[in-house]
Amino acid sequence: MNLLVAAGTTNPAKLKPVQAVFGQVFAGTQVTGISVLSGVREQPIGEEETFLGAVNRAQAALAGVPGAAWGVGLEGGVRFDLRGCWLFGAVAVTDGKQLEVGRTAELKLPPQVAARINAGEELGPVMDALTGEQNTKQKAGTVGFLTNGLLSRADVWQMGLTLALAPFMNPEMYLI
Ligand SMILES: O=P(O)(O)OP(=O)(O)OP(=O)(O)OC[C@H]1O[C@@H](n2cnc3c(O)ncnc32)[C@H](O)[C@@H]1O
Repeated sequence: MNLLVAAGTTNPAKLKPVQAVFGQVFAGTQVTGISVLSGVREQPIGEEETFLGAVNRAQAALAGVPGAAWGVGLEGGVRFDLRGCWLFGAVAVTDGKQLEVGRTAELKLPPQVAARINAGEELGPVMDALTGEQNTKQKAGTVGFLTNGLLSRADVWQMGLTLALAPFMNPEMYLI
């Protein structure tokens, strides 16, 4: 029987990396995307809120998909520091007994985008307006646009999710 992974999203830019990573770790993985409440704002700001969204999504996904062995939550967020405004993703993975988190690398957002987020706008629509494209968050994303296509949003999630899975792949190394 296939191993069922529940991902708390229906966004293809997130489902693709979940399938790619779990498919490599466990042969025969099947990923089901489910729309869940993140419990945080549409545009989370700061690490705390973004990680909370990822954890809520992972737990809600596992609970919401009958027969699922794993729940995965991916939450996009931004954070501000003295050097600028940064786009990153928080990752949470649970097997129902243990919950682990990880995060993606981050990308500096242009000052004009940062100012609009600071004023309360959501990154997705802001980037759509700037690029003249629709629904970029479900495609190559801000990452794809600002790296001239060298990296996509899915690529970045893939690495963050792989890192989050390390404690599950080598449990003996993480014994206290
Ligand atoms: O369908 P869900 O899973 O909610 O996916 P999402 O892309 O709408 O939601 P996220 O939680 O990942 O991201 C929060 C917001 O950040 C924005 N965002 C994050 N990464 C982005 C990207 O690469 N390109 C465009 N917008 C992005 C977007 O506006 C999201 O509503």
